[in-house]
Amino acid sequence: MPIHSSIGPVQWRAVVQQIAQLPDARTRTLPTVQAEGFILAEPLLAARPAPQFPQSAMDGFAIRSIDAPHRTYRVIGDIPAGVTGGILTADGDRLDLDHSTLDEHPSALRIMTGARVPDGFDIVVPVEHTDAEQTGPLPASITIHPDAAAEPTTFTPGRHIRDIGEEIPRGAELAEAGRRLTPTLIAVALAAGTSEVTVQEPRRVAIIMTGDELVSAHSADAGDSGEVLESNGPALAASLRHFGVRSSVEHISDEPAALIAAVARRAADSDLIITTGGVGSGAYDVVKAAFAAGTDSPAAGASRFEHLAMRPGGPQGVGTYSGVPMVHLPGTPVGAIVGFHLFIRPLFETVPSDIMVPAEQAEEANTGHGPRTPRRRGAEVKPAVIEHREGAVVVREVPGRRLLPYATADAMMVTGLQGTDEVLVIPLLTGK
Ligand SMILES: Nc1nc2c(c(=O)[nH]1)N[C@H]1C(S)=C(S)[C@@H](COP(=O)(O)OP(=O)(O)OC[C@H]3O[C@@H](n4cnc5c(N)ncnc54)[C@H](O)[C@@H]3O)O[C@H]1N2
Ligand code: MOO
Repeated sequence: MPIHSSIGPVQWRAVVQQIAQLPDARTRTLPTVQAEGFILAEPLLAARPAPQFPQSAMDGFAIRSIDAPHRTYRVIGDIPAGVTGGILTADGDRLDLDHSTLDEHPSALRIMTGARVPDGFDIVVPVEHTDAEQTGPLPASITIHPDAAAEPTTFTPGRHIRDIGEEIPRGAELAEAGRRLTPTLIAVALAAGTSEVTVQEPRRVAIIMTGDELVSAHSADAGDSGEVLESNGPALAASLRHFGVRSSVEHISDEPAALIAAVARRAADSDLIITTGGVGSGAYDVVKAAFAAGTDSPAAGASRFEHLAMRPGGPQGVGTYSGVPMVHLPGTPVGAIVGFHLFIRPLFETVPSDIMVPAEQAEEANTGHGPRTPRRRGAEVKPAVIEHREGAVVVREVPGRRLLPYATADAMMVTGLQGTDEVLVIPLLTGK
């Protein structure tokens, strides 16, 4: 009986997406400062423009372009950043600008980076382009250095002034719905006055690991008489966190009845159930025994299983239990991680990340040459980073890395993936 099907990862992804449909995420509104890691349910918009007022981009002196190209200005006041409406005299008193007297002499105001540029003033000359000291009392006058004055841009209206909304226009879309709120995005939102965000309620995923041989690295039982140190559950939970998902991890014994009981319990409050292990070709493959068609299990036929034309991550399954989708990943840690990226991750991505790249594109991007002949039938999977640069997808293979299992006979550790992180993506180097 042929064990390996000819179905490839691209087709399998379509099968998984069709069977494992997640319910629409509920939404809630949160203060922006508490929203790190949540997924935007609506586009993130700028509540205010940034800057909110014409703002000096330099420490220096504000002048009026109608006085230019004078080189010498009397200094009539001081504007420290953050003093509301504040122009101060040399004595520290409040100064009301009288625009009629301004016309009598070319006048300048000392101004700090970030301060509001008063009406009528439209150029800032950096302090180092003048004869003024950088610190100390307000000078009575300043003279612009000849070489700076000879530079035409020095006197261009708007020079060294950030206009209202120049960095972020009011109402600008800062991020589209589906993006994860990163620390940077939180900073941008707050800078644009957006103090609340509408996010998805985190999806809940139950991860169920099978394998009687598994023991935790913390366990005193971690010996050499057949115990295997388990790593899939925490790795999958951590991967899911990057998609705003909350997950539980549980390890059950290799009894179909125990597995079905665990799935039934978790189905009550989960949007998706992931199992690992027990999908191979062996005599004790518990996930298949519980859910494959043609057995006498009470849940027989709940899931479909295939051994994909792909390595690693060949054996895969998908189904539903009580209407809750289940994805069955292989037990080998590298197969589980590859299966996660190719088949589970797209279920949570409202903004697709093109993790499958046509062979030609991936090869060309990696080497500058056309595709090479695949060494083996079916798809081969390699770790890589995908970047989007100026509209083009750039694939960069993680240098010197292979997924080790198939570099060395039948090892199966995830060594070779360390050093990559959640940007790890897996292009398919052959087009199946
Ligand atoms: N006769 C054949 N045997 C196998 C085939 C095949 O085509 N014919 N395929 C191989 C491939 S490829 C894979 S992948 C595995 C899939 O097996 P299972 O999904 O049933 O995985 P298990 O047997 O449960 O475990 C495999 C291996 O991984 C270890 N493991 C399992 N869970 C964890 C965990 N949570 N953390 C760390 N390590 C884990 C487990 O102890 C086993 O050593 O089948 C091949 N066999
Ligand atoms: O498909 Mo398995 O994950 O290659 O070892």
